[in-house]
Amino acid sequence: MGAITWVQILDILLVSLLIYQIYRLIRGTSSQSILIGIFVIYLIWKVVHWLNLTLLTEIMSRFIDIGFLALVIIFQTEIRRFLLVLGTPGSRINFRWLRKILAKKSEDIHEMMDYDQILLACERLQRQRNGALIVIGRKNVLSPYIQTGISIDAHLSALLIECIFQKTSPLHDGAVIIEKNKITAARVILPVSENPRLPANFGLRHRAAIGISERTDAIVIALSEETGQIMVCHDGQYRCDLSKPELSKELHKYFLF
Ligand SMILES: Nc1ncnc2c1ncn2[C@@H]1O[C@H](COP(=O)(O)OP(=O)(O)OP(=O)(O)O)[C@@H](O)[C@H]1O
Repeated sequence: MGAITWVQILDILLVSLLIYQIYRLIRGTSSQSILIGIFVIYLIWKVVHWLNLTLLTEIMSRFIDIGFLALVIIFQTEIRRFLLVLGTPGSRINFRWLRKILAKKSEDIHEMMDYDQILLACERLQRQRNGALIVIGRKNVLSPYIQTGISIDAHLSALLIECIFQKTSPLHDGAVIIEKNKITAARVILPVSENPRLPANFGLRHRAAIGISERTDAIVIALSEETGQIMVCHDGQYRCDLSKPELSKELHKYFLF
């Protein structure tokens, strides 16, 4: 056996990086369990092959042959997400060096976002015991989701968010999307998270908040009508029962590199 070359080391590093990024994309979703299941089938196939069980090897080989096509079908959402992430400048794929280069651009977005209006709206809605679902876009394109609701294009204001989420408002059902200091849509239907590990008491609002954060780099605020608690989601992760200072801190944390 020859010595390991630099090219082989580079190959191993690139494959490791790819596996890590795939893991980050599917972490906490039902796809994680599916991928583990596929890996187990692959291991069984290897063992069966090694034991020379001809018939079983033949049957399993048929499955493995169509495996790639099956993977594309099973993981079509994740593949779309991966391509979306890849095609978006400064996206959530964790190339920190690239993020540093793009940091200036991110700070521009940070400056443009008027957090106080969002914080104020949350505070008032919480006091009134109204629910809310607010998606704050970053770099990923949110237009496919905007299309499910009513397109707005209004300057970001606490009063407007408050009005939208009044129970009597025809726009209160669904989510509001905020992009670059503008409210771009209301009544938006979000994809619901399929993460089987979410607490059983999470209703659709909370699952939708986590769902959109799994698919995009948006920061999502869910205000519970039932408990008045504020939850913030990012990257499929969530923090519950935040106070106003904690919410403020979270927003600043995510919008700064
Ligand atoms: N997929 C979705 N996309 C956008 N908004 C949604 C979605 N599903 C539910 N909602 C919004 O969440 C509201 C409350 O839903 P639900 O009671 O199931 O959620 P919840 O998580 O229990 O929240 P709450 O604690 O406020 O009751 C709905 O009336 C609707 O406005």
